[in-house]
Formats: sequence, C-alpha cells, structure tokens
Amino acid sequence: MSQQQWSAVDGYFTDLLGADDETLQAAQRESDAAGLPPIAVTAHQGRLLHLLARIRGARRILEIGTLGGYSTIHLARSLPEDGRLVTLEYAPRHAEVARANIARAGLADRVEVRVGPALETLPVLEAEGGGPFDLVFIDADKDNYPHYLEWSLRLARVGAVIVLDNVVLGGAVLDGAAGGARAQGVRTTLELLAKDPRLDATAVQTVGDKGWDGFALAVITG
Ligand SMILES: C[S@@+](CC[C@H](N)C(=O)[O-])C[C@H]1O[C@@H](n2cnc3c(N)ncnc32)[C@H](O)[C@@H]1O
Ligand SMILES: [Mg+2]
Repeated sequence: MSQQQWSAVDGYFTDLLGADDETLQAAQRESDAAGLPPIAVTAHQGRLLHLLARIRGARRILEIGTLGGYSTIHLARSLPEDGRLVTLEYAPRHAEVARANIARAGLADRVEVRVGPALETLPVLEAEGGGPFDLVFIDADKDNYPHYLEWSLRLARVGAVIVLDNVVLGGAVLDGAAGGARAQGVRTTLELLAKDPRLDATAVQTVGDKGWDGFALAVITG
C-alpha cells in the first residue's frame, strides 16, 4: 500500500463516517494559519479518542500536549456538561491558538489549557487535587513519555484509560538507542506498560493521512 492509498481510504472514511466537521476543520485551518506544525492526530484518530472517552464514560480527562487543541476538541466533546478536561502545553503560542479554537468550538467552559513544561504543571495539578482522571491522552515530547506514564498512574483512577500517541514513529521504535531520544523514550514506556502489574496494555500500528505510526492503549486495573 502507498501513502496515497492510505490517505484515500482515510478520505473515504471521513466522507462516510463524518470524523470531523466544520468546527474541527476550522481549528485545523487556524492552527495551520498560525504556523503550528502539522502534527495533530488525524480526524479518525481524534474520533477514536472521542469514542474511547465515551465508552469509558469519562468525566475528567487529562491531555499532555495540546498543540492547537484539535484532539482536545474531539475529547472534550465526549464530556457531560459538568465534565472537565485539563490540557498541558509547553508553548504559549500553541496554547493561545488552542484557547481560541476551543472557545470557537463552544468548549471553553469545560476545558482548561495550562502553559508550561508538563513535568512542572503535573505536580501543581496534583497539589491542587486536580484528579482523579478517567482518561489520559499522552501526546507531547516522547523522551518524557516514561514520566508522563508515571504521572498518569498517580493522577488517574483505577479503571482509567491511558492512550499514548506515536509509539511507532515510522518504525524508529525498533531502532533502540540508534532511534534517538524519542524512540528510546517510547521503548522505555512500552517496557513499563508491559511490566507494571497495575496496567493491562496493548499497542496498535496505524496507517493513514499521517503515514505509519501507532498508539498504545492501557487500562489501570489496580
Ligand atoms: C503532537 S503535538 C500535540 C498534538 C495534539 N494532541 C493534537 O493531536 O491535536 C505535541 C505538543 O506538545 C507540546 N510539548 C512538547 N514538549 C512539551 C512539554 N515538555 N510539556 C508540555 N507540552 C509539550 C508541543 O509544544 C506540542 O504543541
Ligand atoms: Mg501525536
């Protein structure tokens, strides 16, 4: 299969199943116009996150890595009116674009964008009693994924779902140390998922508009 075919099938699914809409497309357009990198989840991956949150009945969601808020909108749309999503973003400019997109999507009342390195904002969130979360979506700097997994275990409840994006990295996950810090961060995280008795996990490869990648999915069992 070629990239062209993967994208064509994604397009077919989008047309048929309506994975995104004008609001989500506008969020993507505004992010592009602001010069943000094109590294958001695809429409179908966003829809998958939305469905996972709905299946879980999530009332509190934590996202690490906001960018322009595209995945945030997919996730926040799953929340009940009194639900809450906290999303952590390092870059002030990204957070500014995300806040505008989230407000345009009518979700500002239930979404909070926190600016700063996540390893600094996560302890603050804990100190404030920000959890427990029902779903955590990890999609920021890959070298810190092992820390983000540990923080997820601290802040999420038993039964919570953890989704980690980009665990294939175009195959670089197989390269070990040669794959660089990002691949190494993902490998360490996958090893933690495998050996932690509190977690039941799997990883799934994906192809589509964003090429060859994949996500890991875990549930906290105890
Ligand atoms: C892949 S993008 C997130 C995409 C978004 N989840 C989506 O699918 O629409 C990763 C984001 O994480 C942010 N980031 C990188 N390092 C970070 C850190 N240490 N703390 C918080 N955010 C970070 C980047 O600035 C970037 O906006
Ligand atoms: Mg990603």
